[in-house]
Amino acid sequence: MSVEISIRNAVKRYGENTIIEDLSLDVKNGEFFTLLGPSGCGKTTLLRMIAGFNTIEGGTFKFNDTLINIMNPEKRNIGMVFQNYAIFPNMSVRKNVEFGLKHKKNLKVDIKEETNKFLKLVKVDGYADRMPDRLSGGQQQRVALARALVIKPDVLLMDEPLSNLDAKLRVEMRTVIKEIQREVGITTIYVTHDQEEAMAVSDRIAVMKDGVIRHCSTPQKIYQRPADVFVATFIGKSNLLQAKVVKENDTQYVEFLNGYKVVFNDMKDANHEEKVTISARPEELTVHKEVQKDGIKGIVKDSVFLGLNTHYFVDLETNEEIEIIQESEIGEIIQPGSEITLTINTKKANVFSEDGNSLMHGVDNITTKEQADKAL
Ligand SMILES: Nc1ncnc2c1ncn2[C@@H]1O[C@H](COP(=O)(O)OP(=O)(O)OP(=O)(O)O)[C@@H](O)[C@H]1O
Repeated sequence: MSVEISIRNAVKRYGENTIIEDLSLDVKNGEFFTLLGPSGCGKTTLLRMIAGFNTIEGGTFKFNDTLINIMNPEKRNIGMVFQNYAIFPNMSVRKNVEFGLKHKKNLKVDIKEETNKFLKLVKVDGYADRMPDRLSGGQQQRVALARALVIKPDVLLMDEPLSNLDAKLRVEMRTVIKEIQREVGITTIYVTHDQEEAMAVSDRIAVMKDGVIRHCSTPQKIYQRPADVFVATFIGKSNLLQAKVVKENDTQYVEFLNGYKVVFNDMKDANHEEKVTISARPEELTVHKEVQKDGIKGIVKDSVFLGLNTHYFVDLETNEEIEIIQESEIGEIIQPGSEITLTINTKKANVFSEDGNSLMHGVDNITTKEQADKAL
């Protein structure tokens, strides 16, 4: 049986150091939920609190209505997969998967039948009698996944399970993990510092920094309407441009350093002359070969043709440097040294106040079960 997880006002300290101050979060039953953030932000710490390997200094952790704060890890009925393959090197694939079942009391199942079912699920049934040293990294992680799932855990916790694999295998394995999680329907918390991986697998992502959830929402909403400048730059690539708010004749403009003015229809009301930061992803900017009156002028420093798209690195007249991605056209690459004009897609780019918080409408923070029920 899968459960929902509820965390309220969590606190974690290591000695004098407070790692997590006051963190609250619900994870829905069956959801694929990802903790994403830079190294040291507290992802693993939080995961280990849920697993029972870390003490909890404050707040409540519940699986459905059961308080688990001081429950032993074995009693929490959790399946875990770590980055370094946690499978036993001296046991065959089959024995590895059987191991969990044999050590699980009160699970009245046919061990052989159940093991076969999970070997098949993760597609390692063809190597059931092989020893782990004769498996590839991806196959080893499949075995680790089967071993975690065969005991029918209530929750699956995964800590950077793909980080020892090469780039191509990572992409392949994240699809495998997502498919199997869907098929089994188990509540899953996944830790990664790889934003693309997080977007590919998750129903919802919590972006963390310094023990705080800065934005928790669906991958699409986090990418398109990030809650603050940190989230905008951590998820995908964002160019940051300085500007100010100008109010003229009942219209609110954003004026860039060179005087280029645009209107953001989805922007909240701000103060005249207020300083703002615009974050624009490389695909949210357009390069014009002809020098135009409206826009920001710049000189192309480098053009990198990558097939479908061409990346332009541009020095702007505002002394800012940016990267633009444009769909490649036949014979149309703009050469380094060329003068261009840049315009901005105001439907997609975001505006942030001086303290870094979003000034856009439509920023969703979905941390409670009620919000998640409505949004997912
Ligand atoms: N056992 C410990 N004792 C003291 N400090 C610790 C301990 N474990 C972690 N920390 C500290 O807690 C903070 C959060 O660490 P944590 O491992 O949770 O980060 P993370 O986001 O998972 O990073 P990474 O992606 O590098 O694993 C770090 O500053 C780390 O140094």
